[in-house]
Amino acid sequence: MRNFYLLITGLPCSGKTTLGKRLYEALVQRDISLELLDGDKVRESISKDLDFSRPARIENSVRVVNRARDLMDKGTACILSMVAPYSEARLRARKIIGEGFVEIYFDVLLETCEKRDVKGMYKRARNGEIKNFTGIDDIYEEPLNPDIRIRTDILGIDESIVKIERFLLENFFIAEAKLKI
Ligand SMILES: Nc1ncnc2c1ncn2[C@@H]1O[C@H](COP(=O)(O)OS(=O)(=O)O)[C@@H](OP(=O)(O)O)[C@H]1O
Ligand SMILES: Nc1ncnc2c1ncn2[C@@H]1O[C@H](COP(=O)(O)OP(=O)(O)O)[C@@H](O)[C@H]1O
Repeated sequence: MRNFYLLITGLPCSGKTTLGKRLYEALVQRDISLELLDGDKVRESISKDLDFSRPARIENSVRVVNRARDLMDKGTACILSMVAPYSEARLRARKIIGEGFVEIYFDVLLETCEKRDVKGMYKRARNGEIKNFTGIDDIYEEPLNPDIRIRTDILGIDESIVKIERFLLENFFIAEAKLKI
């Protein structure tokens, strides 16, 4: 089996945290050594000092890649659920990680994400209380050629997990689950 770096990228409220957690739970069942690095958590730890300016988001991406690289060198696969809005930073991550980099784009309309507004941040961004908010006054550069594209407004959580697991199976990142006798 091959080690992997799954980057789940998409607008705020596209479902990254929810699906990242569920995917983690599904994959650890297969006895894979795995770490989940979620954007919100990363920003409370290794990226605590960074804001949401373009250079800071790029620096955030560099730190996450370095952390994941260290983990992967020790045989641990990684799921990264983060906005990762800039193609430049995603491309750099792909180059650094090389084989095993899988880009999963949560392709959801801004209107849908804004309606979900789990933490009320879109509302605050619309009111001008948060600056440089992705989708409102900061750009999200859509991945043009993601390895997996998921419309979380159409596909349910379980179906999305199946789609990702199928890709991982077909590309030899994971094996068929062992039958428990
Ligand atoms: N200005 C601005 N733009 C986007 N997001 C913001 C911003 N300020 C705070 N937040 C909250 O931080 C979460 C995104 O952090 P990330 O580290 O994933 O972003 S990035 O990849 O560095 O762009 C993101 O969490 P998710 O909703 O889980 O995506 C937001 O809750
Ligand atoms: N197919 C889906 N996958 C993930 N989340 C979904 C899906 N359908 C609806 N949702 C809902 O969308 C919201 C997404 O929030 P969250 O996971 O915090 O997104 P993000 O981490 O991208 O900001 C949650 O309330 C979740 O229940």
